[in-house]
Amino acid sequence: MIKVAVTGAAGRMGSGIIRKISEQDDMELVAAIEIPNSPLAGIDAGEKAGIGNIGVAITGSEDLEKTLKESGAEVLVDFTIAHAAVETIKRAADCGVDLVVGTTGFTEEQAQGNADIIKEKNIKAVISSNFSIGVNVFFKVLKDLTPILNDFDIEIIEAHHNQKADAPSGTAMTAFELVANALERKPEEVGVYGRQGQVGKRTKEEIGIHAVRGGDIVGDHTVLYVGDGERLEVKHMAHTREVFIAGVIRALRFVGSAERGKVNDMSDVLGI
Ligand SMILES: NC(=O)C1=CN([C@@H]2O[C@H](COP(=O)(O)OP(=O)(O)OC[C@H]3O[C@@H](n4cnc5c(N)ncnc54)[C@H](O)[C@@H]3O)[C@@H](O)[C@H]2O)C=CC1
Ligand SMILES: O=C(O)C1=N[C@H](C(=O)O)C[C@H](O)C1
Repeated sequence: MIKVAVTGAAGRMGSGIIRKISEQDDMELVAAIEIPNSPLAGIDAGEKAGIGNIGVAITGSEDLEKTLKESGAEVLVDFTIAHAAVETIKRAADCGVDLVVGTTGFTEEQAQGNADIIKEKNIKAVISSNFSIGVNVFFKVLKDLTPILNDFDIEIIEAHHNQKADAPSGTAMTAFELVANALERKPEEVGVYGRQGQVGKRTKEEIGIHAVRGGDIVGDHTVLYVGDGERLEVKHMAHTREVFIAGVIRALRFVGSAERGKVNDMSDVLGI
């Protein structure tokens, strides 16, 4: 049995992950954690997730270390918000608990800090901006395609629901970094975010990144390769959060055999 703790237990992703874990024979939810001093503390995590009582009460993250120790959690799944996840990753790594992290919106410094702590504490970790199989194939397609279309103008457009806290999406940022690296361009020099005003003509090197927010869009990502007289669009659309949740379950099965001290991603989980 894989003993799993979930932070962000009452969130869109956290509650879906709790529901899915309850359907698996080889894993068990042992802790459900929410914001510090959460008003949800004491409420059963299954009741909150809509599956009835599962005997795991939500706790506030002020008691994270105690909760992880007393529950015997082996892996912590975090889908929260970047500034909170940075602290959770440090604290869980200090307790020797492995990690599956889907939170997005980390700055470069935060992402490096996460990698450093995983290395220092020599724990097993999977961190990915997108746990869907389709998006990870989309990433692979971008890696292969971009060097061939190296003189086309490249623009990235993402669209998400109106509750999303970070922009551009983590997936759009991963796509941008992949494309920039495939073209041997420095991401910090070529990213142009949402043009506005007298910005002048587009340079050949720049890569545009645009975020749309509205309603209940689960997550769309498009990369446009625009030449003279033609254009190619590579697009992924998630219709349901279940695609991310299914990837998290695969990552939970993988993480026990993952290489220690390194940030594994979904390409490691999927072997692609
Ligand atoms: N990698 C992937 O495949 C996916 C990543 N995400 C990312 O996951 C994150 C969460 O997304 P949603 O579930 O839609 O957000 P949400 O807002 O529905 O849920 C976040 C939950 O985290 C809780 N939280 C905040 N700080 C906390 C802390 N210190 N300790 C414990 N809980 C804390 C909040 O109270 C909330 O219940 C976002 O960064 C989003 O971009 C979302 C979907 C897929
Ligand atoms: O916040 C979301 O909802 C999503 N976040 C991830 C991201 O920022 O890329 C993944 C997915 O697109 C849904």
